[in-house]
Amino acid sequence: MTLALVCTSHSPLLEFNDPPPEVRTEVDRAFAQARQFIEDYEPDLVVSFAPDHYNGFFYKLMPPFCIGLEASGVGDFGSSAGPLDVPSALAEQMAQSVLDQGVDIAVSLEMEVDHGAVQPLEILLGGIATKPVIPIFVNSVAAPFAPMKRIRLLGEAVGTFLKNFDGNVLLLGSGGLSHDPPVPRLEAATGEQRKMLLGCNHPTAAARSVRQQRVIDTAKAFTRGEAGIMDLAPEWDRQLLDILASGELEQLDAWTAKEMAATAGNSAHEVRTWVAAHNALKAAAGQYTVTSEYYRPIPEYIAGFAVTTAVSVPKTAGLTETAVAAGTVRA
Ligand SMILES: O=C(O)/C=C/c1cccc(O)c1O
Ligand SMILES: [Fe+2]
Repeated sequence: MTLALVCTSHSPLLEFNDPPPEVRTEVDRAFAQARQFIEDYEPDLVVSFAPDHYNGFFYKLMPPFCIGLEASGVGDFGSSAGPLDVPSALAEQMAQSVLDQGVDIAVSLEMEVDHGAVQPLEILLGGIATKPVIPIFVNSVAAPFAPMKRIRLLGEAVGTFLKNFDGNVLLLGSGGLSHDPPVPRLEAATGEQRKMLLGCNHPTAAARSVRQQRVIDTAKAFTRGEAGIMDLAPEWDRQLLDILASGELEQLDAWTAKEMAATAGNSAHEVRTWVAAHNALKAAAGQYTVTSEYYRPIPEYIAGFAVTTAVSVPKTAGLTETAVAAGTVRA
């Protein structure tokens, strides 16, 4: 067993709202670098920690975590629809192991995943069914939220299970960093939105299209400095990336959901997927080294946008790859 990790922000706006060309080039280069990292690593199994945005998980029954024993993409924002290649028996063993280790987790035989899980698979692996994938949903938009310590322990339990896997495992974390896109929230929901959040009716194509346009319009206004959403928080993002790179993930146990949202936006909770993925790597391997990092706050994507790679090897060297010009490079 060896492990490698790629964590990446996602944004449905990647396909709908371009930043200046030099920024798009940076992002494309960061993705290309991560793709090459994965190609060189040749994973036998992908374990994906990802959020959902009320496309597969709803308040009718909202678990903090869920492992998909079978899963399919819903196709929101033009992302791929259809089945993922989930190794069901292995996913069930993982769920049992995580439960045995004291972390309560749900399972789904019909998990639906949206752009949060699908976009990294498309961009980094060329599609949703090119590799066996175990999808792990981490609730990151629907309050109340699990404490950060539980997120760390979820990652630890998954990593401990993976120690016995015979093959190369790629851990993916998807989302964040700081951002506050207009995802409806229960506390401010209209009657119709409340029904949507509850999952009373699965979103129709028309409803998806209205929601999509709202996000695009908000991103354009945000770029002009006119949207009523929270600013990106590069200092918070920097602090998080530094803690993740240090491996001292216990530091994050003290972060509260309230403070995270107040400082970095309501969808900053998506960084929970990064924390779980990093701690899975740490639990399975003992220690890890971050091998590349790209970061830039990109208003056009409504995201403090980051892409990092890490490997489970002794800390003998610093970065092996150069991050993208004008993005932050860890020395
Ligand atoms: O699903 C939505 O309505 C919004 C999605 C979104 C927008 C910007 C950044 C993200 O991480 C998102 O998930
Ligand atoms: Fe998201």
